[in-house]
Amino acid sequence: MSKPFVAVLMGSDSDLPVLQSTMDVLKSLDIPFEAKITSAHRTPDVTHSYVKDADSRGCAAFICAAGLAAHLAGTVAGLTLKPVIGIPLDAGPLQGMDALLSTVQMPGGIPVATVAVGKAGAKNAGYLAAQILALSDPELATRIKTDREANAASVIEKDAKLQASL
Ligand SMILES: Nc1c(C(=O)O)ncn1[C@@H]1O[C@H](COP(=O)(O)O)[C@@H](O)[C@H]1O
Repeated sequence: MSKPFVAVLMGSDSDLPVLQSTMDVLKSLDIPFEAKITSAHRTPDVTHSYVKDADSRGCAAFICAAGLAAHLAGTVAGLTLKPVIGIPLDAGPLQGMDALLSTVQMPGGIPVATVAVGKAGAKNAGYLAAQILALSDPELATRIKTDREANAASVIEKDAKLQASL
């Protein structure tokens, strides 16, 4: 059986710079992933067939990012039983509030695990997908633990510098 992978979907190429944070996390934890530009609004048939196909090929979790009327994550969630993580993006005058509400306010029975708006959310989407995969991959769980320890060490080091400068 092929290794489970994460599918990273975005509504437009204009979302790509923010999604780089998601892909950086997945790469750093050595998680196989695919990335695709597809829109529930503009390319509904492509979105539908990609999700069905990825699902059948071993996709373990979908990450969906979109701005404005962000229906991509909800649409994907309706097409698969795999966990769907939604990243609302700031792509217009409402600064992501539109995307946040349209991603998070899913009707009962079709959940989208919604992370924060923008870059921090994009980063956490990668970590959340990693933690989902780590449920059945102890080596990945160890890599996540090491990453957290490095994160903590960096905060402690910054504090030590602050204390030394006072
Ligand atoms: N919200 C959606 C969907 C969707 O939900 O299917 N498809 C594209 N978009 C979003 O429209 C914004 C502007 O897109 P353009 O920059 O291409 O005009 C992007 O943030 C995209 O995610």
